[in-house]
Amino acid sequence: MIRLDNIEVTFGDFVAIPNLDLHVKPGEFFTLLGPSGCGKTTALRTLAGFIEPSAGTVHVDGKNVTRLPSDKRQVGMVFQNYALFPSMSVWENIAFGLRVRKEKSAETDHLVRDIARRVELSDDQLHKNVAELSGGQQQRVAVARALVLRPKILLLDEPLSNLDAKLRHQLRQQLKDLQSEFGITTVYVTHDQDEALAMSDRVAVFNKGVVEQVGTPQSIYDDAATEFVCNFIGDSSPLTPEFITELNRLSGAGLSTAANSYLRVEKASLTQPPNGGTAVGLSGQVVSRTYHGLHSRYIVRSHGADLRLLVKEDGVAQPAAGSQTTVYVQPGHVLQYHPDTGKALEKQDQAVAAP
Ligand SMILES: Nc1ncnc2c1ncn2[C@@H]1O[C@H](COP(=O)(O)OP(=O)(O)OP(=O)(O)O)[C@@H](O)[C@H]1O
Repeated sequence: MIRLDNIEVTFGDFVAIPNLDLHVKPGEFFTLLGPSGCGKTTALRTLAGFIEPSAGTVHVDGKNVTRLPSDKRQVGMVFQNYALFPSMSVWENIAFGLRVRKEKSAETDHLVRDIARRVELSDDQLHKNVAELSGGQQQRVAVARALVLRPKILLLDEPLSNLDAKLRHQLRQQLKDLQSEFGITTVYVTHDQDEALAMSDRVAVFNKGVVEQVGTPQSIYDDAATEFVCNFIGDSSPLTPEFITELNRLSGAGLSTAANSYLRVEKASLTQPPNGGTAVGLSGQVVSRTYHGLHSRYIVRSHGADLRLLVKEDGVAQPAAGSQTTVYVQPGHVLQYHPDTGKALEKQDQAVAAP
């Protein structure tokens, strides 16, 4: 459906994107995720036709659109600041593109009302000035304005980032429902990993203009391909060579002691995990415990590593700060990366591929 091949984007001497390949499937909700300044918006704007790449091609539906202006690409775009016309009514904002297309006025009114209903804007709101609406309502207008033109592709650039956390969660689901209802291929930009994991079919993790990994939310979480992805997604603790040596000694595993190693917070526990056949217990001392209601966060020092743990509060007495404890870990949960390349060591190669 969408193919970016060998895309290079430069601003003067600065290379924002050195060489980007991205393939998005029809109907997919595809997210570009990464920290501020890593090139997500630049990639999206290149796809939309607002930026001309210095090299490479953009294909939509098999057609080369690299030199086609934005308005000929059949893409709808929603911006972070919504970019609505502040002096126009909601109806006029949504109808704008249809009027430019010289759609008949009865048809325009029908289409505007239909899309407004689907994004849950009331008839009353249609006649309000956009400036009178809340942030969440303005965001719905921006989405309606893009969808009313029935684009082939919907591009969303951090559309929820100006909203408060509760509304963001609510609109996240509504956007996702709308996307499946329309079956529209969607490319979404965010720096919020939670949003990316919750909404996407697949995610591309960006770092300095380069895609480090493309995969389903679960695959990038469980099998982060690079150290950057491991650190950017989820919450994990670095392990020390002493910790790995002890883990190998107790379990017979052959983990590399020279690799950079990490453990996700939820993969260590203070009780022997049920069915955790390969889990072994390492001695440690509780450095701190913070109570969060449903769970507590711990830091446990074990063999030179400060392990962060997320432990469910289930009414069983938990060890207090300063006490000795045992921390249970399965060697298979340890994520290992080459110290020079940052690439993941293959699990089966960990014993032999020790750098
Ligand atoms: N028009 C421009 N002129 C010069 N440099 C630019 C321009 N647009 C973007 N850049 C630079 O390109 C890099 C990528 O910017 P981009 O906006 O794509 O990042 P981003 O990942 O979307 O970040 P954010 O989440 O902060 O918007 C940044 O270093 C930015 O300063």
